[in-house]
Amino acid sequence: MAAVAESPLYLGLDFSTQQLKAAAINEDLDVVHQSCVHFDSELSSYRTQGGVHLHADGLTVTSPVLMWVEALDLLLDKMKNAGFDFSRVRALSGSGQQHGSVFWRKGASETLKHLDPQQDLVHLLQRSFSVADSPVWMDCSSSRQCSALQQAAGGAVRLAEVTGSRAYERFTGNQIAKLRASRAEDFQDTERISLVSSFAASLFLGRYAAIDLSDGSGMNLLDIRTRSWSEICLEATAPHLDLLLGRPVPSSSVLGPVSPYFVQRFGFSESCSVVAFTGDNPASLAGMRLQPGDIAVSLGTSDTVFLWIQDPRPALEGHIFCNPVDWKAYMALLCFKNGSLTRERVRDRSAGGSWDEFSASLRDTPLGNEGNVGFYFDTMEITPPAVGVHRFDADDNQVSSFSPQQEVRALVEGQFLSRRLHAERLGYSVIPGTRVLATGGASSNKDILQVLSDVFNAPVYTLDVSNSACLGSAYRALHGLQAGSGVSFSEVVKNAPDPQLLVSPNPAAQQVYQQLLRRYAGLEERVLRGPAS
Ligand SMILES: Nc1ncnc2c1ncn2[C@@H]1O[C@H](COP(=O)(O)OP(=O)(O)O)[C@@H](O)[C@H]1O
Ligand SMILES: O=C(CO)[C@@H](O)[C@H](O)COP(=O)(O)O
Repeated sequence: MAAVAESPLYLGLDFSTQQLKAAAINEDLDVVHQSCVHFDSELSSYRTQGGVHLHADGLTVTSPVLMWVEALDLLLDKMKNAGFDFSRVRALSGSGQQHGSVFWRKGASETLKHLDPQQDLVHLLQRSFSVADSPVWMDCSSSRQCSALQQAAGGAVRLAEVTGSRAYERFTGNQIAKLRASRAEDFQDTERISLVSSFAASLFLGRYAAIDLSDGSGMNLLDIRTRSWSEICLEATAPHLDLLLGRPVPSSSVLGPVSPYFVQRFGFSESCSVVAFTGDNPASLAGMRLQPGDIAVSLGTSDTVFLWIQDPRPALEGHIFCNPVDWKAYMALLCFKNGSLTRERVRDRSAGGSWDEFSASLRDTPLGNEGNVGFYFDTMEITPPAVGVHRFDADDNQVSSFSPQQEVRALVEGQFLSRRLHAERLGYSVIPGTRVLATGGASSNKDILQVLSDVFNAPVYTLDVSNSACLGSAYRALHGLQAGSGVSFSEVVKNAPDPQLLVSPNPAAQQVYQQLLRRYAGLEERVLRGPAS
């Protein structure tokens, strides 16, 4: 019995847009604990909506960095009160929403080293950030800096070849360049810049944590082939930026033991290792144990589509990141900003604020929505760069409204047609044997997944744990301890539960959506061209 009580645990955390989540696994890879802190409702004094502040210019989007710190205080207290035994955690890792940046004030490294275990982190770190409001992935205010970076790098195509992506407003390098130009004093007062992921790892380490190569690929600063910072991109962004960023490390690196603060305050073991944190999408790839040929669809605040790839072919649309679990491989990713928050808006307007009613509308309307197609870009979309709500009837006439039920189906079908269209443009094709692996908050809704399955004409699989980023972080913590001796990630997680088949495509789906996909592509071009003058 004693051996069972003391068996080791591996802890994974996820600092995502709307919440901080944790999951712990045992050596058999069973999930033994889950906790979460929802920013808007549980830390309401920060007055965020969906975890963020949208600024008056309609472009700038930030989150209070101290809210993330306080969320960690709260999460660990919740776990302690629930009887979670921190002393059993042999390794921990985590993930963060991608691209967001944290600016540590000069002197913060000393503060991190000497944290008083009698006090909350949020009190101890009050003065440790030179920028209180961290830019996050929803920000699109750095267009000027994007143009300048592309020019310095020899054009958008060249920048994509080097960094895996053309310049994107939300990518961290462009946010850093904007901050340097707009808040020179705060920038001068900064001694280190972290991603959300490496910021969170720094809290656990009690010193600055390195950025991992996978999340580091979302900055427009990393050469994804040499796996080091690109000199040209660094120089175009800020002087001596390498010193502010530190050297990037492979994602499976053990960064060191957990800091004495966590040992004394929560009872972590002194030998508990902190494995490099990564982005939430890379961590999801690990959690779903994605295999070549699979397609992952994450339905969180953002919707993302990602694939495991061997051979990187960066394009002007989409991103290539270093793979978080196999250093020789890569992952391709598409990000769609109008995901769950847009589904929530349509649920509130057209389904009485109820997911049950939203689901009933999907069940009660026919595949193909009688030809009614919609584009719902509440905020400037990333893929494709378009804004506004655009509805078309079966004859391609633009119309101002649909019935509430048609509206719900038009939204969900339109979202998944877009995910498929852009994935295919990236070179992905649905072939017999293709599995769609779904994750994120909306993957708990079977009726939404039925539409996903129909539009992709492929079976949809899910994990028991809808937060695959947390689970992937726990798996990565376990793998980190063995990666140094050459053990592969797939070997370490080979006995983890397989994703389960949840829905299969309707036999009529292929015919309906093959045709609709072509029509949707044409209508999307029309939306991008704007109204005819
Ligand atoms: N039953 C449901 N049907 C559809 N969407 C849901 C359902 N339950 C939760 N969601 C969506 O999940 C979203 C949160 O997903 P999550 O993956 O936790 O986000 P993030 O990781 O970005 O914080 C919410 O914004 C909500 O719209
Ligand atoms: O910008 C991206 C990916 O490029 C987003 O996917 C963020 O990583 C936010 O993730 P969620 O909180 O929506 O899961």
